[in-house]
Amino acid sequence: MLGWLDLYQHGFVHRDISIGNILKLKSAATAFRRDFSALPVRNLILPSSTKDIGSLNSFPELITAIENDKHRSIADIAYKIHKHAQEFTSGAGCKAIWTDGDMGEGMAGYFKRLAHDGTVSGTPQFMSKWFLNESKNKIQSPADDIESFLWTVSIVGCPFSGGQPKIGVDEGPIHLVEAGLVNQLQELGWNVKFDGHHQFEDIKYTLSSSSATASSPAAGTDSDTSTTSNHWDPPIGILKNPRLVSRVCEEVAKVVSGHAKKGELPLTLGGDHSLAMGTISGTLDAHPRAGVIWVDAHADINTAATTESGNIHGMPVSFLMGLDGNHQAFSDFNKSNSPSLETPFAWIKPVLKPSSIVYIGLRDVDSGEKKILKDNGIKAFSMHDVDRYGIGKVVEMALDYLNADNTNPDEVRPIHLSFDVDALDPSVAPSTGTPVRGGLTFREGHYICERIWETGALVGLDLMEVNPSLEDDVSVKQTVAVGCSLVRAALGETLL
Ligand SMILES: NC(=[NH2+])NCCC[C@H](N)C(=O)O
Repeated sequence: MLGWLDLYQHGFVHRDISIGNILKLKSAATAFRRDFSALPVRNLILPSSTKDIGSLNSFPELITAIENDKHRSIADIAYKIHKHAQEFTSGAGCKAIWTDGDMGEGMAGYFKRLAHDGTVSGTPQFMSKWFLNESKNKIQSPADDIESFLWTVSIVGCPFSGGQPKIGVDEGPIHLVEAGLVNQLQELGWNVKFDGHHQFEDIKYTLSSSSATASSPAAGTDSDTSTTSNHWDPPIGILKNPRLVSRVCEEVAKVVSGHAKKGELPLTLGGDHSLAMGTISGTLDAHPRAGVIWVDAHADINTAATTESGNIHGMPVSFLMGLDGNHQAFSDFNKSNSPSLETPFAWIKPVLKPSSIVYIGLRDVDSGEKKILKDNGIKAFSMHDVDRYGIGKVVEMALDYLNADNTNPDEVRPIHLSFDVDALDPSVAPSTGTPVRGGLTFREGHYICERIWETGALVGLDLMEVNPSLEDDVSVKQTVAVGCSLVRAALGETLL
């Protein structure tokens, strides 16, 4: 921020404040800091010659924008930064420098030019909310630079287990938060938004009341959706709880996209992995160019035609891709038997191209899924690849693959990371519904998260399938702790 302060005091906007543009110095260098003096904004931006002032004044809107409160408060903020810097860093020297000033502009010339072309610049994840939402004909100011320093993570707690039969996975997010995740992220410097876990009870209620006249008799109870089917949500083929899963994911999609569009980073805590239909739909709604890195023991790409279990947590990727096996099953579904029952998943758009996802950690892939992966040419690094190349090379290959498909080669492609805790070996994360031996070590799992954070391209994060009802207390504690530390690693915690 000191670097920013210097730029500002010299009358510059940086216009590309992001994590990748700070170079840390190996050892602190001696730096000379001038006394603080905030020039009135008008002086900063107005060129000295009266001729130029004349031309600038011919843009009355511009003048108003420059002189409004937002811009006056920049001087205040700058002064505060200066004060804090004096307290905390006096004698500490200069520890890092700003690079990539090629988007930077001296404010005078810049304001004049922008009045004509309305160009904005920056790295989307760090750009100000104001820009992301209305980038047309706006003037990028030092206030937008400052906002790039503030990172908000919005925790989307999803206590949901309807995509699989074991109770307890709905307790995952509660345990992760109780273990102190909010505090831990704040300590990493994040502004954390968390207004409690989402309640999906309303969805059950609407579904059950809207189907009150359904002809099939009650087969289960409303409170136990995970093991028995409800009269308001009978299976489609062998797919369990299809309407409930669909509605919950639809809501999650809206919430995730809402956060992402505000420039926040949505962190979804599951819950079972069917929720990724919601999280990835939400991310792609806000960042259509995003690619997905799916870390998991399973491919979760079964369709209604291939699933052997009928558990929808083994299927989310197929819905996101709009694979054929699902269309067939749903068109075969005869609504006329229960006219009051809705057809689920109609809201999901096939937003995920097969070339926009990479898997890491696979080792339990059903035969139907193997065929789907092959037929669609989907990139997957199994545990065999991790053994063969090492995790470092695998993650590089995964990132290169996604970036090769980048439609805008000038920008890093945004990344959504969907991490199923069962990607880790059961000795590392035992409390999960479908553990498979031979998984990622503690370090391999963390390395993936750390490396993705380093790219500066993370725009969405899921941590799924922590089930605190399975195994003994020690295993539960261990799994929850690993879940928290994976999230921290993905959000910037480093070993040194
Ligand atoms: N998210 C998970 N844990 N998925 C496990 C899926 C297991 C199996 N392939 C199935 O479709 O039932």
